[in-house]
Amino acid sequence: MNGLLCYCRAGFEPDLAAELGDRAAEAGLHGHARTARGDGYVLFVGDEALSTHLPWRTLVFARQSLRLLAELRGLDPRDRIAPILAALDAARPVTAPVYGTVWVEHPDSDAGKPLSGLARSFGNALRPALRKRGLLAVADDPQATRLHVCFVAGDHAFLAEADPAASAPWPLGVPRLKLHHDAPSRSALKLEEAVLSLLDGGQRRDGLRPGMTAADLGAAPGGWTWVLARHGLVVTAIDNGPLRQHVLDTGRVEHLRADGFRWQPPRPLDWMVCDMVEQPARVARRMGDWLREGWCRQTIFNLKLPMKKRWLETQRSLEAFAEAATVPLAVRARQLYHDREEITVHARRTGDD
Ligand SMILES: C[S@@+](CC[C@H](N)C(=O)[O-])C[C@H]1O[C@@H](n2cnc3c(N)ncnc32)[C@H](O)[C@@H]1O
Repeated sequence: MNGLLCYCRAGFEPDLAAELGDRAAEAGLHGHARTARGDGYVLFVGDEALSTHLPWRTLVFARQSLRLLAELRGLDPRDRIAPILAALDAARPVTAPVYGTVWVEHPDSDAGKPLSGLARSFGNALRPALRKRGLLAVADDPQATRLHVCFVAGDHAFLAEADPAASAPWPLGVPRLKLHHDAPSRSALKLEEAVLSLLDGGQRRDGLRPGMTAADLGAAPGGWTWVLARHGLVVTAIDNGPLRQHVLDTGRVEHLRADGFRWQPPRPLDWMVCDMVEQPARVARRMGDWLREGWCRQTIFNLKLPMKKRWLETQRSLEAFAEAATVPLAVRARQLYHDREEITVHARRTGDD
């Protein structure tokens, strides 16, 4: 069975299916989505090359993207291991290297969450069986291909695999972040996740250094400003609403009551972040203005999406952003775990490198 198994936020399956369909067609590949609203995953069945041409990093609505190997239905609860070993034997060339790790998962959905206990205990039983069969490394090897078993019901599972370097490094595609007790709002988690999942290690190290400067458009009550200040950045926070006092007390934050669509910095900044609730295309165009004018080198911003046709709106907004920016950019957009009806975009001017 060829294709992709992708996880997503429950309710966003049609958006992910539309995205995969368009991306496959652009790459000249055949594929069709099998999904139902609320499942928390999309199966995209088609050409073998799909996983190479549609890697996780380039997808907006996929929390994870895996190369599909097999679908197992009617699993006997007394022995789910034998059919999995048989399916792996059938799906893999004899010369295939052993897996480095195995993750037993379930979709992040109403039907999937009750399967977490099964996933945990089954993983403990499966590991020794895979090792005995010579399919799994004796000690975990996080660089080698990872095997995924995804239960969608007690008797129904998918087998898939992923290159750790080209897939989400978190089980279920969900980074586990805890809200800090000092954080002024839950939104702080969105920016923390964006930094973790949209920037690579080098960009985090070199791109967010103490003493750098930033603007936060639509900053109140101060969650994103607080995250930037904790990284040591000096932040101008723009909002007509109030910021929490302890954010101002960091000594790194200036609060200006101004319109985030009109304000511009007196001198170029390293960063601009924006969480204003507005029409996505309007936000996207303004973000493009900032990059074109060189008012910031990098930006992380949210695009609030309407209820319907969210993939179409995503495409339109990202096009409007690129058109307004005109300068060469590296752009990554994703629906983060902490995003609800929205996506988060990181963009960096590449001409300055
Ligand atoms: C979702 S909240 C931001 C939450 C914030 N990122 C945090 O982490 O606490 C959106 C904010 O955008 C502000 N906002 C909306 N339109 C604005 C505008 N034109 N100029 C400045 N702020 C605006 C609102 O006042 C509101 O405080």
